[in-house]
Amino acid sequence: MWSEVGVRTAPQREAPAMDSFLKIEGLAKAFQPARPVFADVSFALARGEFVCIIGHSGCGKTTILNVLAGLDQASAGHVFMDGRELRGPGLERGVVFQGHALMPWLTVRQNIAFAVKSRWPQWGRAEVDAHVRKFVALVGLLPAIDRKPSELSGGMKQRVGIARAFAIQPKMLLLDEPFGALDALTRGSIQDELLAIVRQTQQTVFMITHDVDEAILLADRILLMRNSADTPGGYKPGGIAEVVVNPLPRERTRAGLHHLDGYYDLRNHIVDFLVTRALAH
Ligand SMILES: Nc1ncnc2c1ncn2[C@@H]1O[C@H](COP(=O)(O)OP(=O)(O)OP(=O)(O)O)[C@@H](O)[C@H]1O
Repeated sequence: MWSEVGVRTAPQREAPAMDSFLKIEGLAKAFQPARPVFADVSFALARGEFVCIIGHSGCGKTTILNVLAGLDQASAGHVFMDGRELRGPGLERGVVFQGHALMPWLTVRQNIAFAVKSRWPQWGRAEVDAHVRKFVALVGLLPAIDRKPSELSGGMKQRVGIARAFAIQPKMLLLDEPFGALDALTRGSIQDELLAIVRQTQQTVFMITHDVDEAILLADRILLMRNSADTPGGYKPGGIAEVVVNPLPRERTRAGLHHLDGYYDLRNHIVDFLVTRALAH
């Protein structure tokens, strides 16, 4: 069923897209027996698709992303990429966390070069360095390329993490609130850069955000996730409540977003979910 803003309103098990590059089936995670944080989570990403997931704190977004990254194991369910079941981490998936995760004893250049050398062990030094510089330039950090993480601001460290993830040109980018620590100006310009690279490279992206406008700008589809809850009928695990298809033109820009037909309907729909439905069952 579709509403007037192009929103699929019934809770659903997503039918896999035509070209299901990433397929998640019946995922559940329980840290305590009989009280899974979420259960029966199924969705698929097409190749080149940008999907954001939005939900309140604690609903399990990071846990899902960690499972997709191969850094955590689900209690039930399966994840397939390119038709193969994922087990453990791999260089075909690039991850950017909230807390940047850089090696503190290495400079910006060395942190990124380390990842690039792991990805292309046959590359010579000059080739690695040229590649590293390209991605450091992309996030505007060339002047800081030989600094260590302790000499960078939080936002700068986050940009290094983003450059590192892009530099290995993964088949799939997994982003956990990658812009959360950035000031509004930097955030805006990196969102633009991300969008440009993703469009250019047909990159497939799964991203967690708390920012509704960010999701509307970047995502082709937005997964709305509800929290687990104790109800009069018993414990209910969290899960994907709804999959919202972004009806706005793909060439949208940050500056023009608010003027597009359908923007406010879409925004109100998502905010309404967060306010009235995400925590209720
Ligand atoms: N290692 C763990 N042991 C026990 N409980 C955990 C563990 N990791 C996460 N949890 C719990 O699982 C739930 C989901 O956590 P998760 O970090 O995935 O949520 P989230 O939706 O990403 O939240 P946020 O938006 O605050 O980052 C939370 O209630 C959290 O307390």
